[in-house]
Amino acid sequence: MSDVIAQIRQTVASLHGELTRYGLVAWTSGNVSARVPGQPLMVIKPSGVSYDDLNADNMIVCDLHGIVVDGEFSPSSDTAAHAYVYRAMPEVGGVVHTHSTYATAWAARGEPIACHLTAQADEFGGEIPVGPFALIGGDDIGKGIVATLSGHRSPAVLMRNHGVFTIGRDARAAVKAAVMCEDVARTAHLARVLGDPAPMDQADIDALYDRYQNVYGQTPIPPGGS
Ligand SMILES: O=C(CO)[C@@H](O)[C@H](O)COP(=O)(O)O
Repeated sequence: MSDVIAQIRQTVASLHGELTRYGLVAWTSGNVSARVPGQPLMVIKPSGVSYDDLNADNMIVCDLHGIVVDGEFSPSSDTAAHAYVYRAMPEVGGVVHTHSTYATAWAARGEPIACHLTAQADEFGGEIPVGPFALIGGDDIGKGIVATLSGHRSPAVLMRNHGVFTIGRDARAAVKAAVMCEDVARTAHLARVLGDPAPMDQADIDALYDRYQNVYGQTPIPPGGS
């Protein structure tokens, strides 16, 4: 088990580099976590530590109530939110939080991002919803994420007056959703500035979502076959 946790520590630390690479965070305000498969544990970054200084050794292992079980630093301020999601949504293996600029502007307005783009249909299967305002630190953010995303296609929620939380089958998928959420939010904003975005048929959104989720990309070729 210690080898598994060591690998997850490395993965979570390095995925924070994607948040900076895609310009989704300012200073230290965003975090990535991953569930430890088969264990009531998660790995998350320490609070308020520069992204440049994050590494496998300073990641924090917590239980699914946010209690530190291994680590020398205080865990992220959003640990309770991540832990609540893992407790409530067993299919989720990764959680990400950012204040990425365009998506957070929609969160500040409390306006869901309606689906007017193929890229949004692909990743989100429709609108990106808004969740309730909640103070940082307790279970309320987690409750809002779970209430909004349960039964919803979108892996991203715009938490009102706060920012973006994304979920995924693993931490990399949650990071990808955060990248795509900001890309869609930026284009949706520009479209709104230019005029009224053109509507899309729900059947087209459904077809795009199905193709991207089930067909897009590479299918492993079985050994000896094509
Ligand atoms: O949204 C906020 C503050 O507004 C928090 O998400 C913090 O920005 C997270 O920072 P860490 O505690 O993870 O460093």
